[in-house]
Amino acid sequence: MTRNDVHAKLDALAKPVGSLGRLEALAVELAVTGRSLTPATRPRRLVLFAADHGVVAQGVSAWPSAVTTAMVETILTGQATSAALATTHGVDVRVVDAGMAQPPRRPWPAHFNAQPVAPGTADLSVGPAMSVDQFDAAWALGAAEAQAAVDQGYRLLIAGEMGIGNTTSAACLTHALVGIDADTATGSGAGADAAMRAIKRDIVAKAVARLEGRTDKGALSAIAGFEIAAMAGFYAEAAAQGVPVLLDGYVTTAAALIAERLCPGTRSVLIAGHLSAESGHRAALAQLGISPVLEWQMRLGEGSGALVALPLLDSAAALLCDVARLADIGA
Ligand SMILES: Cc1cc2ncn([C@H]3O[C@H](COP(=O)(O)O)[C@@H](O)[C@H]3O)c2cc1C
Ligand SMILES: O=C(O)c1cccnc1
Repeated sequence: MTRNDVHAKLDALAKPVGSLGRLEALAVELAVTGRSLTPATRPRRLVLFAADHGVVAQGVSAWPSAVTTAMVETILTGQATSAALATTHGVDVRVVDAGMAQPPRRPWPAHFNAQPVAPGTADLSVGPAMSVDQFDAAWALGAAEAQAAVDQGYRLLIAGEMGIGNTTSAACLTHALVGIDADTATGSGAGADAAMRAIKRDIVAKAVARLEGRTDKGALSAIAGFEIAAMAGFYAEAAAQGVPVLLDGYVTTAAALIAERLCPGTRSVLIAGHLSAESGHRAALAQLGISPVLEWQMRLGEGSGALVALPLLDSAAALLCDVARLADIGA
């Protein structure tokens, strides 16, 4: 099934040709990524991957690592932004501890999967964030989540993340894999001020310089996070299964860049939910060859941008699945 097939179907519907503007372009994306002229967006699942980052010790985030655990507890009780949006849009949620410094308080609900690779990464500013074995373990965790979701019949997948300090890792990965300069790759994350952002930029520049241009798995392990490696495995497995994935912001896109680097073709199932306010996101999406549905200056993470874009995907699916053909209405 080609893009032309989808355009032909859209042009034959009971409406003037092109009258649904960008919704038609989105319908094409959805049909192509889902490899169907009647794509489904239900049932859908958000898997939130959480982990901590040793580099937080360098003062790269406005928040302490304890906030990762506090937010995971809030997600688990359904009161975080991601959880509220998921509920209102009929999205099933799972939360995965890929390597938090502190586990959430018990009791743990059934939708929480605790398989921490380690209690946070090592500080990427002084050495590798993780070993290749740890990268593989995190990747496998994410891949297993995608496989389980597909086995349970989910037709659209979203990965979200929670991890104080993870925009530093995302900036390193984008600097290394897209080639944009360290300054553009480095954003304010969850509210870093100018002085903090300058520290962060210098750490990003030095960590990537140490790789000497390498972007193999060992090099990427040195600058990744456990939740990011897990999301990379999640995306690669979703691609292997041919299930569409709605990307969130800068951090999830960094994971998609890893997946595309290590499993070329992963991008064929990716749809970009939104353009993050993080300055490197535009170039990262361009490298993957995808354009965002929304440009709303969001910069939260947790899958929030994907969840806000999701109703537009539902609209695109309804168009392809439920609208009559002009030839059939006697017009
Ligand atoms: C209360 C709160 C809720 C969040 N939800 C997502 N993030 C987002 O911010 C973090 C990354 O930003 P940085 O690299 O600057 O630490 C990640 O946890 C990301 O998911 C949050 C951050 C905070 C503070
Ligand atoms: O775009 C993102 O993914 C993002 C931005 C700021 C903080 N956390 C995530």
